[in-house]
Amino acid sequence: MKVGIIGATGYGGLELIRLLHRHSGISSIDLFTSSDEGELFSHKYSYLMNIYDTPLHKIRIEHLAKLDVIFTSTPSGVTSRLLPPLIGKGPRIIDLSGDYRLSAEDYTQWYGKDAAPASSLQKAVYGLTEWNREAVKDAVMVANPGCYPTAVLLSLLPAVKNGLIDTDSLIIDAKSGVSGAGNKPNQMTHFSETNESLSIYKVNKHQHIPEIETGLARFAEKTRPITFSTHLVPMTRGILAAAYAPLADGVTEKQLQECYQESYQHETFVRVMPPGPKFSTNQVYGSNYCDLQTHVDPRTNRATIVSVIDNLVKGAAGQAIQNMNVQFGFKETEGLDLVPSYI
Ligand SMILES: NC(=O)C1=CN([C@@H]2O[C@H](COP(=O)(O)OP(=O)(O)OC[C@H]3O[C@@H](n4cnc5c(N)ncnc54)[C@H](OP(=O)(O)O)[C@@H]3O)[C@@H](O)[C@H]2O)C=CC1
Ligand SMILES: CC(=O)N[C@@H](CCC(=O)OP(=O)(O)O)C(=O)O
Repeated sequence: MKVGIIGATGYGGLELIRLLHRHSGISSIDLFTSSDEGELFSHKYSYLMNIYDTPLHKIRIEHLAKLDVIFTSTPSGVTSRLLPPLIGKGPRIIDLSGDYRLSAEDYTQWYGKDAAPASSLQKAVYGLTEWNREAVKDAVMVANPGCYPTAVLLSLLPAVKNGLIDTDSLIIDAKSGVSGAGNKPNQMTHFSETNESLSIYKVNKHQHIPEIETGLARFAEKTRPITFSTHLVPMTRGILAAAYAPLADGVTEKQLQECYQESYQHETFVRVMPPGPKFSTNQVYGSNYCDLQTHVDPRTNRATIVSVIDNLVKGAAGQAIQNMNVQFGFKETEGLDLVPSYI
């Protein structure tokens, strides 16, 4: 298959290249740029010397239309303008940005930008693979989930769908490595601002709040607002999301654990772990795994449900390739059978 990556020079793009390189079904990868047309990729990134010595292409619709799959890993607001003429016209599109994940109203409210045209928005399928596989298969346009929503939805959906926790006052506390903010440094992500420091940011204003709420409503019919807070941690990759909620009346810890085991028993990339002393982002580093753990405090009857992912893999490029594998009938693990880089 002929693949193209728009935004290849960014973090999500680089991770797509790393993973697609090992994929047996790919014959070519064309790399597109909005700023460095003609530059050899290995000049820009010398770590790719002798691997990708190809020039970066200008983004042209006629070129894109000849490809089988297009990954877009660009800032919000780009794909809603660029993609509409291509959707349903040949290439399958997998968009890593937030442009096609929300209703037009939510997008405008939370991203503060114009939403994608309605006719293109209605063709998008939400690509949370484990929960929406059938729809992804036929999708011409996949809205790849955000990094935090991937971690949170995979961790909460079994409990919420099965009514095992009381969701009236659901609190989710999430922490991310700095690569989640992309490769353009700013004051928040500058080394001297993040090193030896931990920050909370976008309190009650994070753009992933509506995506999580929509995801819970889409797959589990939960419609109450959530409290979701995000923190920046001085590490490069990784997300840890901890959700807190009381168990529903009469539900036991054993039932909660069994529900998780059953929900994901056939899923390669979601690993339900027994409660243990340590649970950390490095156990999934560089891999497409989402690891989950459930705990119940017998003193409060409150559940703590925790997930970890690598934001650039399961939270972005890995899940995008998993979706491509589903669309094209590859083994879902193709290109993604990575052992985490624990140390
Ligand atoms: N980082 C993460 O962990 C995750 C990111 N995402 C989302 O994925 C998208 C990409 O993220 P990330 O890779 O981190 O971001 P980066 O900022 O690292 O990269 C974005 C790339 O987009 C390209 N770009 C910028 N402006 C335009 C434009 N107007 N038209 C076309 N291309 C443009 C740039 O390349 P060039 O200048 O060469 O065109 C740039 O390298 C974002 O929407 C992000 O929110 C989603 C999940 C996780
Ligand atoms: C650490 C960090 O800053 N993370 C970013 C993730 C942004 C992202 O992936 O944005 P979309 O999903 O909306 O495209 C943030 O919290 O805004």
